[in-house]
Amino acid sequence: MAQPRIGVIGGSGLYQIAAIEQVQEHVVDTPFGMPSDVIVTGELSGVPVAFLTRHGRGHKFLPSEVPYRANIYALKSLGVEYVIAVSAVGSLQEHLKPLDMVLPSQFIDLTKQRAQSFFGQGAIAHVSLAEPVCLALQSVLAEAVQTVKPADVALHVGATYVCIEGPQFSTQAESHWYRSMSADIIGMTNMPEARLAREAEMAYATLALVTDYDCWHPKEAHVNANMAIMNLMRNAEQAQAVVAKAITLLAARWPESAAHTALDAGLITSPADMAPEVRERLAALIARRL
Ligand SMILES: CSC[C@H]1O[C@H](OP(=O)(O)O)[C@H](O)[C@@H]1O
Ligand SMILES: Nc1ncnc2[nH]cnc12
Repeated sequence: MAQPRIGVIGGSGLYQIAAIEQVQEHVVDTPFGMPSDVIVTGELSGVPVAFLTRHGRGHKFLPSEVPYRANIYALKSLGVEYVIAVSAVGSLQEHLKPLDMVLPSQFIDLTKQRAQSFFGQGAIAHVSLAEPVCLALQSVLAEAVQTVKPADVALHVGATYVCIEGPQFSTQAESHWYRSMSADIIGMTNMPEARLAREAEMAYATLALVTDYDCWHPKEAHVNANMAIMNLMRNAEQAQAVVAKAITLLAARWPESAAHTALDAGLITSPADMAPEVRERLAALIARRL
């Protein structure tokens, strides 16, 4: 089978994609440790694809414990160029209702204790995150959602996702504060995932499934994990259908993405000046220039 150019990271409630055929499981070790689980490769509508569950099968990693660097590095080393990230999110705005689908374009990163970069220790890069989401990939996702969604599910394109450390949900004061900073949805995982995907020159876009109103809403119940998972389960099948459609659309176009050359303007240390062990550590990321 050809290398998978498309990778899907499944979040809470999405631990597999049932329609993947010719499944193979890969245990991928990386210089940044083991990913959350095996990487499943196979074909979806005839297109090679890789799937990884972000929290592991059986949901075993807290958002702070997810090995984000290993996950992104492992997908990169299998040949992935486009990452579709599926995530459960809370809504910080009245019009974003539970069970709606949202395609965020921006992130506010309030995480505190996660490795943020592949670089450092002898290899320096500063990539641009001004547009952290690949808008070409996002527009494919939007088309896929429009094609498969039922009429009562709304699609919202272009929200701001605030990423908190968790694992606890927010206080009401925090929830109101996030609203005041113009955040639209809230989650615990898309950062540093999106940063690392950019450093790895992979196009990244999130399909966010609204599960709750966090705790700011005067009339709605405060979020708890069961509520979020139950609501996610209610549209997990739709999420899989969106992903399947998006994969078909992507494979018909392979859109250009600025993410694919992010290190051209970002990598400062020339590979020739890196120590051999540093070059080896970053091999999958800098292969294009070796
Ligand atoms: C179980 S609700 C909270 C949990 O769900 C989201 O994870 P993911 O983005 O992987 O779907 C949220 O960020 C929290 O980690
Ligand atoms: N309200 C919320 N806060 C943080 N992460 C979430 N994931 C789903 N709902 C959430």
